Amino acid sequence: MVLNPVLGKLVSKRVVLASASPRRQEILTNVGLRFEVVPSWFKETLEKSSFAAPYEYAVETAKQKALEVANRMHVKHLRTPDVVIGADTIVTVDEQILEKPVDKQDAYRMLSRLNGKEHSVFTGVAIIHCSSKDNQLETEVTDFYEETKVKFSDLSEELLWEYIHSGEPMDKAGGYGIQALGGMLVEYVHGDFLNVVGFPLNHFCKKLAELYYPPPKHNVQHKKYDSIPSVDTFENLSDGESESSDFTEHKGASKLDSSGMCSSGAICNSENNSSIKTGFTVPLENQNGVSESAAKLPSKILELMDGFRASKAMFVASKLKMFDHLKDKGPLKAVDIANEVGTSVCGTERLLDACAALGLLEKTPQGYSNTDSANTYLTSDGECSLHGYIIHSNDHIWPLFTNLESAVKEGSRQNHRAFGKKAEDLFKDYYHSQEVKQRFMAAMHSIAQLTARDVATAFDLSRFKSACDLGGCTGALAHELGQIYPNLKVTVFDLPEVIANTSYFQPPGQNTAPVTFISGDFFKDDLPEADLYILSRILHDWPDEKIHVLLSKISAVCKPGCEILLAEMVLDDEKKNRSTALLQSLNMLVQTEGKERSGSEYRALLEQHGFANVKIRLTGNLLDVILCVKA
Ligand SMILES: Cc1cn([C@@H]2O[C@H](COP(=O)(O)OP(=O)(O)OP(=O)(O)O)[C@@H](O)[C@H]2O)c(=O)[nH]c1=O
Repeated sequence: MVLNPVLGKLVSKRVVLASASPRRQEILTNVGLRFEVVPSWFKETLEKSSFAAPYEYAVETAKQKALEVANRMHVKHLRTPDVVIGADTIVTVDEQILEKPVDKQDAYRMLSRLNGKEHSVFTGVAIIHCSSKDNQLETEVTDFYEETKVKFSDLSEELLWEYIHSGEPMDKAGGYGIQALGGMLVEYVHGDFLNVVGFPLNHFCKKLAELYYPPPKHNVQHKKYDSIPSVDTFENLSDGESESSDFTEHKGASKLDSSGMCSSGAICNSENNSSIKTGFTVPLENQNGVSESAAKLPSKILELMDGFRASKAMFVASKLKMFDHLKDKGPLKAVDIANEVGTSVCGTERLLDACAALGLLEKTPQGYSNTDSANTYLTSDGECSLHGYIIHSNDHIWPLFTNLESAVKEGSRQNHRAFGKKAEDLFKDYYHSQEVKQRFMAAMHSIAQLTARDVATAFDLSRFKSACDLGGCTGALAHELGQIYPNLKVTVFDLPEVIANTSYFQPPGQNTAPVTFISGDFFKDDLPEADLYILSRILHDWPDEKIHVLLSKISAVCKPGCEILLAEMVLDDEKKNRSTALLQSLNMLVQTEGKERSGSEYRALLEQHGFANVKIRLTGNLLDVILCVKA
């Protein structure tokens, strides 16, 4: 039985103990760990005086023992282990390091020094995670040490020699074995007993827990409906710090030599708790932990320069359903995900690494797993899934945006360039094929679900008895309104091609408020009667002329006292502050004849058709809300 679940994390791995010590083998076997024993050939001859503290010597020796085994297995035996564990135990007294005695005289010399005094036993441990890339061994080193204080009684010469003649001291640091006859020499032990015996099991398990279950750096803020990450920053989706963890991992780098390299060629960190990745350079940090040179970089511009790469990386990982696979089966290695989705291992690894660095995934020695944000927003069945909109962005908006230059020059939509056919009516384009239609509806559904609560609650709508959501698509907002206002009868009015496909998007369960779907074209057909007309993300699709047609139709059926609710991204009047909305306006340019508008512009449009008392609420979500009443 394995009491500590972290040891279970090693079950499926090729674990190697790089030690000949029978005590270490026994300690680890006793707790159910399965491993191969490959004793290290590393000679314990590091120059002790070159280490500032004795434990640094033990840690470095442990690391070199383990690295020697990892390299030998990789090169000579062509068997790259997953994890190699190395350890080194030393005894220190009066600032002297005692290792294993070379002969009986040496044992006597050591035991005499320890006699009647307190000394320290340090065990340094290195856990090396190995992988093979392009036939090169890659290693990630985690190391630590444990100290235990031991006090010997006052021992007679006779007893010391009797103990030495027992043969027990010869293969043990400090010349004694606390677990056997040597236990009789000991007055007290302060600290981990097993650390003295040769392996600090407790600290080892804690270290594994840190490695395999790293604490979340930030709690995900689950507001009732969290805002979609704005294009201003890529940090919003991250569960962690915006910087990669490399900075944190290299804290304490001041203890490195000037090259930042240890004798193995790996980057070393003498802090006992560090996880060290080979092959990274160590940035010089200022007091805020920010590299001095990085602080001077035009980070905003660099972020924008790379922004499309980051978007595309997320789109492709979404399209290939990597987040879905990781939600179900993570953590997974790149090779496993590549097999699942039928992609190359090298390409998949790079994509996953990029997603991890962007904060979408977590990368541990076990492989990649989703962050909470990825589970919530990027999986196709996530609580607030944006998968539909991401696929729409990848397949539809991306090709249109590659023609932004032409759109700006010509001032018109670019569907013909992006998709090789003459632009017809916007929605005829979307609905010409079942596949494109489904994709578009899924995209609209994503955004509607994300925004519905904030739209529905921006104003108190409880006075209304009936509402008609014109262009209400899958009914996501209608359902939310029905939930919040049980006395409100909501009708969705949309094109027949849309209404025919809404069943897939209906919420499961009997408890959802009934929504009526009516097909029709709001430019041509009669509109259903209602106290409240809703236009959510409709007006931005159209030029002013078309909006006048639609508003005059609504105005004609609207009795005095009935109201219109618009849900749109509302620009500030000077059109200079809201980058998400301004970029959305470019999005409208490349694919529609519409645009995003300011509050004043919407007010003017509405007032021309007899609507008054125009109130605007900025929700902080993707859509803002405007409410006005028929005078
Ligand atoms: C103080 C003390 C030490 N030891 C053993 O001392 C060796 C230390 O030497 P090492 O260099 O760390 O290990 P090794 O035996 O040479 O093996 P390795 O370096 O892993 O090849 C290890 O055995 C330990 O158990 C005991 O068994 N009981 C004790 O009370």
